[in-house]
Amino acid sequence: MTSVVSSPPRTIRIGSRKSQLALVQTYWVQEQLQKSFPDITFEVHTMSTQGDKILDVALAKIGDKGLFTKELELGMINKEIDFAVHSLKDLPTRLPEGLVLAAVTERENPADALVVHEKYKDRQIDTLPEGAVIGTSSLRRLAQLRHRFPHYTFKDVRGNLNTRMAKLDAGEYDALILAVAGLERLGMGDRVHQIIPKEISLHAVGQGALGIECRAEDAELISLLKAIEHPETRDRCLAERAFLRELEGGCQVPIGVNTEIQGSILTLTGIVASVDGQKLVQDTVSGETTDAEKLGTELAQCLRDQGAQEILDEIFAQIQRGS
Ligand SMILES: NCc1[nH]cc(CCC(=O)O)c1CC(=O)O
Repeated sequence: MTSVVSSPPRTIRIGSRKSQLALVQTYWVQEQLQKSFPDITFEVHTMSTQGDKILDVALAKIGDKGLFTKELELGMINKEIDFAVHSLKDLPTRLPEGLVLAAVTERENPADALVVHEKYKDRQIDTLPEGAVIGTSSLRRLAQLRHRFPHYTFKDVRGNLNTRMAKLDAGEYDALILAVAGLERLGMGDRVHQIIPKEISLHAVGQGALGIECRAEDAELISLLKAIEHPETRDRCLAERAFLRELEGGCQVPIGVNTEIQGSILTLTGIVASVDGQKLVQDTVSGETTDAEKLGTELAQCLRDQGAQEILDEIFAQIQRGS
């Protein structure tokens, strides 16, 4: 007698940081997967990461590579969780052995937003008063904005979105630069005062998209995750990540990007800037979306030829000196 025994439906454990933004993103992924696969159970497991614990040190000083992802990655390697949901921009471009970027979901607006104190509600990024105090914790935003607006004062800002908003509203800052996507996802879209145009500042690699990381050997899960992948976002982000991977040397660097897809053609623009905003190199490449990663590498090489390496070497040297 033959009996057909199907294996019991699997329970899949999703790892997430505990921050409000991370949870909103993770529950969204859980819901999408649950809709596509009603017979599978998807459970959320939260973990604190190093980045959630060190809230008082400037991120630019400690370098933020892997700060928000390491504990989740260990969880996957130890099989405590099956996959992790990340803001793709926080996921290092090189993953630990045995883990892969299995899917990239549809991107929100990847741009940065200007958020202002009440008293500047009639101003824009280019019309704030001389000396206006602008809060940002990213070298990329700092370098590009300093280049354009050397007459503003830039000040580091840390903490979660609510903390940062409270500091702004209390008058500690005149304006903040934050990702549009994070504000939207946390229901604070009404605080987006101006979307920073790409002519003023390019966004971070992977900004606005979610990246799902899992064990490379888990073919069954990887095929499920394809259900929530957004191919256009994936191609754009693969090009952006290849560009960054080719240029970075182990720490947070002022690198910005912009990508567009028209038909089968992907256009990638990248910028490398010095922290003081004095030196800037920018260029654009285009090609087939199927060559996304090749385009990223090619653009990195182009910018190197135009002096990007010297800019980056100077930043690495400064970090080594601890300044
Ligand atoms: N580094 C922190 C971080 N990681 C992801 C987002 C926002 C959402 C996103 O960019 O996908 C933010 C906040 C910000 O940069 O304002």
